[in-house]
Amino acid sequence: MKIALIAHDRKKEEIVQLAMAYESILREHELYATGTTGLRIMEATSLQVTRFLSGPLGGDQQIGAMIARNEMDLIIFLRDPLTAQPHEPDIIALLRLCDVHKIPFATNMGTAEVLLKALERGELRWREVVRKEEQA
Ligand SMILES: O=C(CO)COP(=O)(O)O
Repeated sequence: MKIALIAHDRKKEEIVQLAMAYESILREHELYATGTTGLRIMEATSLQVTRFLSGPLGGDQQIGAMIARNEMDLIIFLRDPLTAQPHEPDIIALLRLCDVHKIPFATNMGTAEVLLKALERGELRWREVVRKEEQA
């Protein structure tokens, strides 16, 4: 499964804590992240993460391009709901594409944990089926 990890600045510490707590589960998957988030996760864990550009420079759109091609299976995006972001349109576009392609999307720690536990139990395998069918 391909998983994207993204966090706004005031949520970076939380995503690092999440990656550390669920490192053994995440290790089994292909991980992607926006630039700074990916760096912080790799510094704190031994996870390998493919990093895109930083969010404000287009990283959300790069992940969005994978979603549009139906190449991404799960997104954890710890958004900061209290700070205006210069690239708000990119963030909305990412959310919209996830809804278009029915991609599981967590925007806070509570949902992120539910999704990671479902992933561990193999309950998200339907994504692999959908992806293979669409690529056939
Ligand atoms: O801004 C972001 C997502 O919208 C995150 O980007 P960084 O991981 O590069 O900080």
